[in-house]
Amino acid sequence: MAPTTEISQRVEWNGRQIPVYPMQTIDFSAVLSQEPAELEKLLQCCQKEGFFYLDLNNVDGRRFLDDHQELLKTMHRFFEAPLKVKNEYGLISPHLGYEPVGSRNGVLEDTRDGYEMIKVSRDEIQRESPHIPRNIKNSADLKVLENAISGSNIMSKAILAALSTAFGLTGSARFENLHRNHRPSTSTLAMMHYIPSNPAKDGNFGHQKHTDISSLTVLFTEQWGLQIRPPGTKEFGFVEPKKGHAIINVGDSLRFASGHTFQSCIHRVVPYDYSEHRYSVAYFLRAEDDTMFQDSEGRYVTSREWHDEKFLAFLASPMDQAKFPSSLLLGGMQEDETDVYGLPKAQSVAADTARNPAVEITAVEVGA
Ligand SMILES: O=C(O)CCC(=O)C(=O)O
Ligand SMILES: [Fe+2]
Repeated sequence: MAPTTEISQRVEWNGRQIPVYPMQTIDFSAVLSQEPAELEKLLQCCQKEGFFYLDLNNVDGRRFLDDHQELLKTMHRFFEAPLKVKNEYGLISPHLGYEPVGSRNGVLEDTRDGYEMIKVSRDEIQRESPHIPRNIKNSADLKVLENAISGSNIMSKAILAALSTAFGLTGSARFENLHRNHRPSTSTLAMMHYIPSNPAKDGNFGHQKHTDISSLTVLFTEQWGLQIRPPGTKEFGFVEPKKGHAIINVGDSLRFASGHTFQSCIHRVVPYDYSEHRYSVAYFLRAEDDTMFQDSEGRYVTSREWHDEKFLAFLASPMDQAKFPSSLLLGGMQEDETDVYGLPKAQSVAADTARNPAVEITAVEVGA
């Protein structure tokens, strides 16, 4: 298979020619029927790059594309509400609740992030009376959220099973056995709204460089902005959004579970078009809370500990974030060289505290 990180396309962004990294495409129907050639290709994607497109443009996948369109409508309604209503919901636990713009570091030095986010966890949506914001809580909304969560869970579990088979795992050693549906986990659906922002003048900008805490992430986005740094490359490049396809990436836990042989994809988000509002949805399939992993420092940590520790690092100020080992934010992935086309520092950072509120966890969910 030809290496997919060969750069054949570039786009102009922020005054430079930035690569668009090609990615392999995996067919969801072929994964469902466990076709050996597709399984081998999937394994190669996870071992070499850690990301791929999932083609849902078929009889098995189209329902998930429809679900996503319904979810977008619900998201718009939620995000359009006054900040007061959204903050009333607040951040209940790291994987459930609302984070306003500016809760985390931004892409540029001295900036905060440029997105607001609402998370609904898989465990929460199954409760008799789930804790959901009041402006998206009627029975139709709950159904839309449930469909999005269950659909992404089905897609990610099908991929996980295919990977176990391709990796030669049998019985209780299979990856699915660390991700049983009835066990508590931090698996969650994160819905994001990026505000328009300009690197030359705005203090809130993009989504900081990271790897995902998850085992697998199912991402839906119709707009440009996601950038990846594939292993061995010298610079971040864009991922082209493709109609009818989800973008899947490997996260830290599956990297750990694979004996550090799968690549946890380094990525970030920048405003491709400074004047555009951008919407994306990520489902993070995470391991059962008490799953034990060995991280890249050789420490034994549970899935829940890794999640909570990394979440705190995401929220930390740049100064405090620098104190965490880089293996935490990047899941032990190495950047071969610093980004030769690193982003410039924002010229002026607007100290807009209203758009940069501190994150508060309003209540702690036990056993979520
Ligand atoms: O918005 C995106 O495209 C990606 C978001 C992301 O990387 C994340 O939520 O972990
Ligand atoms: Fe991510």
